[in-house]
Amino acid sequence: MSDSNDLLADLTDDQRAAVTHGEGPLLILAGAGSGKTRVITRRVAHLLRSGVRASNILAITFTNKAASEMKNRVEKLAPGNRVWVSTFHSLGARLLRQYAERLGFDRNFTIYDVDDRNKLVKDALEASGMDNVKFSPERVGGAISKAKNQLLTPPQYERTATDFFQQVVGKVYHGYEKRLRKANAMDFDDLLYLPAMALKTNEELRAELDARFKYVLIDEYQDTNSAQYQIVKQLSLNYPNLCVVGDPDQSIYKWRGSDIKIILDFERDFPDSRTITLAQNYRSTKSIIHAASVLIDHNKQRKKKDLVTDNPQGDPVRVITFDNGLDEAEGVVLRIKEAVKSGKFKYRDHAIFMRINALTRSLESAFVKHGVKFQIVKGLAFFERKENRDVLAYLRLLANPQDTVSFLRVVNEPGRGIGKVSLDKLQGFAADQEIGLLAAAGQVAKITEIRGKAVSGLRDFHRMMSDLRARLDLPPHDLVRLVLEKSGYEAMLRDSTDEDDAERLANVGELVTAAKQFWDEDNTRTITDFLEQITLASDVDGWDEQADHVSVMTLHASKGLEFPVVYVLAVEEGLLPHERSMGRDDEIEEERRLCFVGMTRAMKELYMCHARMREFRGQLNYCIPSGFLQELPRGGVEFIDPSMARNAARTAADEWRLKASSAAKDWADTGARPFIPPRKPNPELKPTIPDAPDTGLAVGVLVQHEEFGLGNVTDVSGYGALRRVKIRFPAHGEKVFAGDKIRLKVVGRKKA
Ligand SMILES: Nc1ncnc2c1ncn2[C@@H]1O[C@H](COP(=O)(O)OP(=O)(O)OP(=O)(O)O)[C@@H](O)[C@H]1O
Ligand SMILES: [Mg+2]
Repeated sequence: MSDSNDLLADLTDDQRAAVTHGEGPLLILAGAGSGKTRVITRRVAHLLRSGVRASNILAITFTNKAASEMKNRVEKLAPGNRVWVSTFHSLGARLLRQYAERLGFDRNFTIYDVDDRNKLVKDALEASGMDNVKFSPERVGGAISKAKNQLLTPPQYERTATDFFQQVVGKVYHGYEKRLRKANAMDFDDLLYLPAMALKTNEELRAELDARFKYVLIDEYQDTNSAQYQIVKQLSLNYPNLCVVGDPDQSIYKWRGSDIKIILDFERDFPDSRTITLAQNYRSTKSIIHAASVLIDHNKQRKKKDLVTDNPQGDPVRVITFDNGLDEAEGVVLRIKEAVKSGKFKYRDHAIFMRINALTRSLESAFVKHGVKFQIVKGLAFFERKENRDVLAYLRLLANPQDTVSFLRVVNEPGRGIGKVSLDKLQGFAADQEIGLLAAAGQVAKITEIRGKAVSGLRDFHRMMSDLRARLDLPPHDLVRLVLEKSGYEAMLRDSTDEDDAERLANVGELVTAAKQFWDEDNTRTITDFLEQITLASDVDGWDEQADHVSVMTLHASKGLEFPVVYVLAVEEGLLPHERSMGRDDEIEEERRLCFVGMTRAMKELYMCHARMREFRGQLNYCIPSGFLQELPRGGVEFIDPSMARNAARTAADEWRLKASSAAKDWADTGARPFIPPRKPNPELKPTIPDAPDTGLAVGVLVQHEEFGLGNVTDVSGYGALRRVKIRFPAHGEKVFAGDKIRLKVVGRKKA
């Protein structure tokens, strides 16, 4: 291949400057679709072609899927090089295994997911005598996770604890860590926390890894958390050839500890750094870029940055109003079907995004009804099924006999006559002897308090696991098959008369297939690799973009992707922005960024949908269009209301619209800018509807409160002075009112 022409020819000057930048820190601060990911990929290839050894390069992406894509691209541009491309978590796991001995860990550690974590936290909570009803394991586990992300050790955390909850967390954190280490397990946060700590305290290792990874490149840097930042920093002291790319407007993972300040402080952190900005968007039409730019400009805590494109103007962005959630699902699916029928697009050109996964149900029915192929991109639900988790627990226990959580999960599954009392005794014995539960099972004869069937049960379980452990070097799928057979799990399902068990049997069979595929891709990989891939998979990793399906995913999962046609559903107050963010400016700004991320995925057509009513959590509620819709520019955005066009008989929603219309000017009727209730109550916009008689308040009724604005009645109970009315306000959450004192106006009612 001559020169670097194929690498650089189709880049802009700025992109080329970034790709060919020599040594020293480089920050690429650029808007959506401006070629950031492309630049990182090309830069890796360029480094390789300039003679940098593959082993000296480390590239970090946000998902495993993005990592494997980048690997493939690099392989095409600079064949024969095995560059480390991975997520931060996979990097952490790999480092911990590779340097396990030096760090004092056993390399066969199990990675615990949030479920496993909560089990151990619960155990630690109970052992510390803390009330585990008041402080749920989830909440305490979440606090521990946050502490680890901030690199706080248990003693440090305890020292800084200011309230009772934090004091409890501090105590439990100690016990939890002890249990984790005893089980030879790492939780997700450990995969960042432990390498970050090791790099901070072990200078020899730090210098070695710094020299090993002379060039570090990071995509989506705006969503880095402090533990990740520490890792990056420590790897870039002697060889500060660090290249990070990101867009502060796309920082959407604050809830997982990401800190937007890290990218904003880059220039201060690395004083000799060079900054390159890319302003040209190559992905979307002018209409889409304009709409998204105007929206994000409403964020106050933001460095202003312009995004331009030479792409055509394109269709206007369309805001579609549906009567209810079912209409929305139906309407979107039919539009997609039509677009495919007309030959304009393929199914796979379409993506549907939503704020939360729970909204996919009505879509699924619409897809099935109209025979449209679709793919819901969400966690690897398959591996979450009980039967698969059971089989995986056997495998985890085989790979790591110390694994307490897995032992307890499978020791009596299928039943081996081992009850809770026997297990308590076993745990006591294991603690006294300072050995793992599986090892303790092997010495059951010594535990005199365990009697009867449990003795042989534990002994046989231990023997079976020992036999299986001798076969650990089998290819993963053969091992899964053997586990199914020897454990009796397969026989249990096969012999069952329960119809569900037939499906479970098929599922564990699929697990064998999954392991086989995994091994076929790369036959040097072991069962530990297989387990790790499953545990570290993110939503989008299971997504098959080759298939001709409509892709359905959350806005969070859509990050970094692009599609010719994008539908964003349920752009409504309470959903986008999400109700949890209401009333807090920085949270609303994060929701706006999330909306911005969704919009900027679209290449040619963008539809923002909302419904007047939506069934959610089993209740039909009136929905308020998102304030974000109001923030879209007037020009280049088209408002569509199919039900108006149909001029159908008045539905309950129309009735509501009419009633509220003196204040809420109907947008479709007047063709004017839509009325969207302001987030802060505006006295001028109060509906002029007579005071509601007490009896008017029923579940589902839409009301206007003087202070809290529009809300839905969610519960009514009692009479007279005892009357209580519960109302959910998008901006203020759920509130309870004493019946005779409510200053409310009924503005709409659910159809009887
Ligand atoms: N110089 C260029 N000429 C033509 N197409 C380009 C150029 N640079 C990038 N593209 C294309 O523009 C699209 C967006 O690029 P890319 O995904 O790298 O952007 P990004 O900045 O990483 O976006 P995001 O912020 O969404 O992550 C891709 O389809 C890419 O192939
Ligand atoms: Mg990108």
